[in-house]
Amino acid sequence: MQRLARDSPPILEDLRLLQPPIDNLENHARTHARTHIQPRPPKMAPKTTQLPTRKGPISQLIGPFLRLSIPFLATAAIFNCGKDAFLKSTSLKVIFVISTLVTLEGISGFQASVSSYLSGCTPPARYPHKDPILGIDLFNAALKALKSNHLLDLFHKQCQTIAATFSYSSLGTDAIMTVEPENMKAVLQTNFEDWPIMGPRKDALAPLLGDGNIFQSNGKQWQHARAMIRPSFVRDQIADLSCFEKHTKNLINKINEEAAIDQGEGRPAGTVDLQKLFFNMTMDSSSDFILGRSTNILTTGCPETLAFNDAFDYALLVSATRGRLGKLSALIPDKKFDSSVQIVREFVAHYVQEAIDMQRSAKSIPAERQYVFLTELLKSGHFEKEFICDQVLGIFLAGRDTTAAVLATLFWTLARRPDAVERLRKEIFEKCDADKMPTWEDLKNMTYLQHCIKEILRLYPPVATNSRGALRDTILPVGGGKDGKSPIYVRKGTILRWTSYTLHRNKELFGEDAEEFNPDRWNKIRPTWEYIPFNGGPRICPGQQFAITQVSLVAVKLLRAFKHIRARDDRELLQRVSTTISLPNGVWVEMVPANA
Ligand code: HEM
Repeated sequence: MQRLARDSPPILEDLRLLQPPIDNLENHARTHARTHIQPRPPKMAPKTTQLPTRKGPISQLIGPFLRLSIPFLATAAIFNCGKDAFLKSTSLKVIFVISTLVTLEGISGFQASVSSYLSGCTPPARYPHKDPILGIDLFNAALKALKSNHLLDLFHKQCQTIAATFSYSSLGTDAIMTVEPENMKAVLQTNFEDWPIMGPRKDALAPLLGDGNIFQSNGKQWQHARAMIRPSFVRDQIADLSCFEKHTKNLINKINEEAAIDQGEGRPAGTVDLQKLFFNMTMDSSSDFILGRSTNILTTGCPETLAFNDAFDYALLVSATRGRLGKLSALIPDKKFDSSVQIVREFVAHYVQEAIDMQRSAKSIPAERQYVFLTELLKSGHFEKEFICDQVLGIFLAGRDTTAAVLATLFWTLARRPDAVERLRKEIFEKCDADKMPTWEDLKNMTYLQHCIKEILRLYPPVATNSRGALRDTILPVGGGKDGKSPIYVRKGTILRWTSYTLHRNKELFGEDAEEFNPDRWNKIRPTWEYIPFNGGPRICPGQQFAITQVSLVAVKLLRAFKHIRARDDRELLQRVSTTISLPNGVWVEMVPANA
């Protein structure tokens, strides 16, 4: 039997991250915060270096034993037919091969059940498949929901009607869905090393982001990428808001410009789609921050940068779809995808080469600002061009769409909550001079604003669903048995999926109004693994402070410049799930200037 899960040694550089994934913006408020999240009975992940001594229910052996015995009997029956009959009959040969394969799988399943029994584990609830082997029924249902932008609702419903943890077949691969905080802690922190990035996501993003990318890699390769990237997120850079300020000004100008033009698509006059502008703005600010030169899509964007933007969007969309459909989808030729990947990688490679040359000749990149992420990366002394390109593209992926998604959902919500807009404007005018650019401290001290952002990250986490794979046989602390409280034995190769969208809406944890936007709940609650918009453990998002600062600054500037934000449609908020979420209906609003 494979070694069971064990306590993962922390990666030294990330020791301080091995706490629950809280953000630091309001630590001072936290010290006296009271939680109304009812702590569950303190059931910790089993100490995985030592097996639990108690045994699990013996009934779990019956099913696997029957599944093993049927093909075994079929194989034995074929043997009994005699050598001549076997050699003559093609169908007997086919049945023999199939039954042997099923028997081998049955042996492995039975072995796992014995290990589960001996380690005191109980299997979780099972998805009621019509096709229990490949799980095509569930695959089709997920595909349909993905197309109609209801995938998160589907996962939510499944977790509510089946169980908070259930097993299923993902096109023939064993898979588990869980929304249990204790399991999240085990996967992302306690047993981190048992749960690397695995499965379709890894393969699907490789052509665009490269193999050495931080999002794709595991083990030493990931540690290397992480060690290189982490020092670049220094406090000085987070506090240097001038880069975002410029792009936020461009955004405000663009909003006024677009409001004056008829946008078509049946939009009432004066309507602006904020989502589209947020995505353009975060591309401008990301390129500025990462490469030292902005794509300036909101202002003067040239054909080359516009082509990069479009190619990046397309390549990402296809990668995300391939990640969901599995390996086979990558075999379907898509010339537009190939050329998009080429455009994106060549664009970035140009700037990386330039930066390497500059660094070698001890010159600095001709940037508009002093802090450039690429320069900081090269300070690690690592000049391997492809590897640097991989990391740069990873930061584009991480930084652009996530921040734009938070802004889109925040402003979609504010457009329907004039009370929140009023409170936010009051706080902003109280805490920061109108003619002064807010500092990092000013933003941090705007408690209501920070609570609104936390609430949006709770209701609409940009990385709404995620996965890992079991590197070896291991144990999840909860989810087994009828009450879902027993540990679960997980076989090597099993894919584990979770959805923060559902995790964050648990009424037991967040109260009866869990589905509602209520920023004031953050005065009282102090969740840990129940709230993981940035994940947790050694792979926690290194850009979280950076992202929150950027979102805060954009919100402050917009709420100063516009006194009312009015919704211009009454369509429901749908979420398109790609690598991050976006709103297929956009954010149609009327922005009323403060001086109007
Ligand atoms: C609100 C905005 C953001 C959210 C919600 C967010 C969320 C996340 C999540 C959930 C992960 C974990 C992914 C996984 O392990 O599967 C992650 C990883 C990461 N994020 Fe963010 N992120 C945000 C913004 C940013 C920004 C602005 C940057 C950089 C500019 C960034 C850089 C990264 C990097 C480099 C990783 C990979 C970490 C690793 O694997 O070690 N993120 N982010």
